[in-house]
Amino acid sequence: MFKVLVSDPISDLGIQQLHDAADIQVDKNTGLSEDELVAIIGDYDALLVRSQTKVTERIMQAGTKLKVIGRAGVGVDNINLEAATHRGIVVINAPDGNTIATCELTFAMMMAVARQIPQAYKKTVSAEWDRKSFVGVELRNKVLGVIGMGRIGSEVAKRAKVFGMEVFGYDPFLTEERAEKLGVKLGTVNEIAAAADFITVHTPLTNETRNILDRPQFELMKKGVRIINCARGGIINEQALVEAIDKGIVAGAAFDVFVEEPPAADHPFLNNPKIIVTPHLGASTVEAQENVAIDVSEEVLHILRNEPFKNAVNMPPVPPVVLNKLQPYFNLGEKLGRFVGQMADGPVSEISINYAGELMDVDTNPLTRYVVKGVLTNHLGHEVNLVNAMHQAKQRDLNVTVQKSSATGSFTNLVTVTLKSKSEERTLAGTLLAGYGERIVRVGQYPVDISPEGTLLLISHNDKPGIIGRVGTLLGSNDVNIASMQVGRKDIGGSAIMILTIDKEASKDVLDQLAKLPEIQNVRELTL
Ligand SMILES: NC(=O)C1=CN([C@@H]2O[C@H](COP(=O)(O)OP(=O)(O)OC[C@H]3O[C@@H](n4cnc5c(N)ncnc54)[C@H](O)[C@@H]3O)[C@@H](O)[C@H]2O)C=CC1
Ligand SMILES: O=C(O)C(=O)COP(=O)(O)O
Repeated sequence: MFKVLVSDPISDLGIQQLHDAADIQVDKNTGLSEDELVAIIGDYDALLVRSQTKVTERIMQAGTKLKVIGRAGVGVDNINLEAATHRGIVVINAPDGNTIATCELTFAMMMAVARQIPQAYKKTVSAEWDRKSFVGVELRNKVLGVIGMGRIGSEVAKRAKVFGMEVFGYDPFLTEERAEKLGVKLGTVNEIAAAADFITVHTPLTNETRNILDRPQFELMKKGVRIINCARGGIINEQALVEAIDKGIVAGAAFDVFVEEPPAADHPFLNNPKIIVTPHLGASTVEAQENVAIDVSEEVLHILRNEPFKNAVNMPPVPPVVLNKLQPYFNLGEKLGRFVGQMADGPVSEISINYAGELMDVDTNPLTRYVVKGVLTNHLGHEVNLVNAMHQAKQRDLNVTVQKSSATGSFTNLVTVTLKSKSEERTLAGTLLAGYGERIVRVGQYPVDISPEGTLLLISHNDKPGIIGRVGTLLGSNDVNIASMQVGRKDIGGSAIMILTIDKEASKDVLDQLAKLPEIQNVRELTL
């Protein structure tokens, strides 16, 4: 039974599939402090949040069973991603479900600021009939600057076109073709600042976007410009905005988000008649909340049940075409890593991987994660997973290098993994054989043909008559059954290896007895 903690108000209808799942127990406990969360999180396999819960390193440290943190929404700035990656906790979000809700709020804010609806409402309900103070501006024929042309920014741009606005967009990933398709002119932040009558931001908050609109940009702006932020507090410098209003540059602003949420009672936005504010309502529609909760619940179920999931925030996405080509190799990659990892004696400084044949022209990065995970599993057990494998390698100064080549011998594909340490190199090669699945085809310098399954004995010996019989007799007399056996040698009478698949693990005592047999150099038991 997996336990899921929902620590922010998330749509019950959206998480119904979690309630319905026989292997899931859902507890809803919202509004908890960090200390309160730390006290209970140790019981849970998954944590579901929106933007209120700050998922700190302390919480993750206490969440020893945590496998996944699900964010029912887009922004994950309330989750310490580095700490999650370090601990191998998958962080997923639900990026698509609230796009329209936030886009529509942005539009509502733009119109509200153009016509001063909240200010007019306030006077009217206090029985003041003031028509003079609220002469607004139209959107038609105005220039809208959109900084951040992702999901929400693009939807805002589309709607602005219908309102007869001219749209300038800035986004490092906005291509000319896409801009043209959307009817958007490309511009830099400063060009947008100088040209726009309305500016709206739709980026995440990053080191680059923090204060992307600051004093120098406000100085460039046309008098009467209106500013909207329904993305993240801090993208626009709050103090600089207030100054620009005081200077008569900015005619009005609409903010749904703040550097600190909720803003302090003396926050300069709260009593400024030119600034309208809402309490982070972008995603707060019935539809969006259901959508994001459904999306995040599905993914959480997949992750808990060890099923393939789409994209994690702390793992690079794998495009479907790449996934289709690579998926059959994942098991081989991990098994090769586990096998070669158990062959190494000293501390390893490099994992060198060569992908050959069919794998030459594929983005093999996702497969590399499996290999590295396999190598590290021997030492780190469940602490390593696909999320943190590369991170764990880096932390241990373990260099991962990848080469591609066309040389596969007689195979159509070949994955060769070499572990290098100061004193030795261990190499293993495997292939995916049509109709036979994964095979290990080379151990060190010896050609072999082994299915990478179960428990194996890897025995280095001198190629002398009678040695195989002695090994068989010793194992048999200790009740260890041999399921299959392979011998690899380069030259008759030279050094050789024997690889046995055994039905149960051999005891330390049996391994010691094997090592003492004449002509045997080394005995290793491997578990795959
Ligand atoms: N107010 C609210 O309740 C909500 C706020 N949001 C916030 O809205 C923002 C946008 O969300 P989406 O459109 O779904 O995200 P998205 O990821 O689809 O779009 C963000 C865009 O920003 C661009 N970007 C990144 N750095 C940039 C830079 N330095 N300059 C210009 N563009 C840059 C990216 O290339 C991307 O295209 C996020 O911060 C999200 O957290 C989202 C939903 C609800
Ligand atoms: O999805 C986002 O990025 C949001 O900002 C929405 O936040 P919320 O889920 O409403 O707390």
